Amino acid sequence: MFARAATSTLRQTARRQSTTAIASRGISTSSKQSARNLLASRFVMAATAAAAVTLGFTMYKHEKSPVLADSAIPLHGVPGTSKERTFIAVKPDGVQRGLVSDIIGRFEKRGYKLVGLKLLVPSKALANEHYADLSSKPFFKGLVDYMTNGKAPVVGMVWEGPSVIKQGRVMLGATDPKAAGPGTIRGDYCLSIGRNICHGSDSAESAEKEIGLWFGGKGEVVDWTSNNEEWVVSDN
Ligand SMILES: Nc1ncnc2c1ncn2[C@@H]1O[C@H](COP(=O)(O)OP(=O)(O)OP(=O)(O)O)[C@@H](O)[C@H]1O
Repeated sequence: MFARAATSTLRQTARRQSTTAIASRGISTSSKQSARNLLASRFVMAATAAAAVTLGFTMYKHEKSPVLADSAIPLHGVPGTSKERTFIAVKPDGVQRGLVSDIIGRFEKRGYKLVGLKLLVPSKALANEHYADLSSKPFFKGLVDYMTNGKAPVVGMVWEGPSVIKQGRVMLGATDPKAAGPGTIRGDYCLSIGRNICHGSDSAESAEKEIGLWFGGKGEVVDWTSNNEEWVVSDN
């Protein structure tokens, strides 16, 4: 709109100037021709100015845009590269026990990049789909109830970095906390398999499915550049 207004103003000025030129020189054929030439050259100048204004305005808008979301890479990242992504969740027991910041802090301190974060009480449909492969297990109903009953929400996250799917699982520790080593999240904070406070995708296929399930609205996963990247990810 801004560019269109600028073009129109410049065009009107060019027309006014050429009209003045015609009037002052008398209306002969040659002066009509030169007026036409003048008009054409002014029009080219106006068009160039309008294009420059449009480009400048577009660059300004881009510079001010706060979110660069998923433009270049898929939502679920690129497995096997530094753009690999995984879905990590703090389950209701982890939220209730105030362990969200510790879990986020471990991934941040390791050097992984947070590219998606949300707090929600998942619907039954979402929890059923998330745990679809366990639907025949005797604990399935209790698991879905505990995830969805709203006594505490779930924190869903997408983390990005080299080998983040495998290393995310290592950082979480064994599913059954009784088998989880010290230094892992479950080994440090949990005692029981039904209250193991966190979830992490177990493969690239699961990460793709889960990120798509929990995230996916426009701009919910943000592709951003960390200033630390060269200090964290390099083979020199
Ligand atoms: N025997 C069990 N009794 C009760 N709950 C269980 C049992 N086995 C698994 N669960 C619950 O189901 C979740 C999913 O189990 P799964 O076998 O997929 O392990 P996981 O992939 O390590 O866990 P998660 O998917 O939560 O990361 C477990 O995290 C746990 O909360």
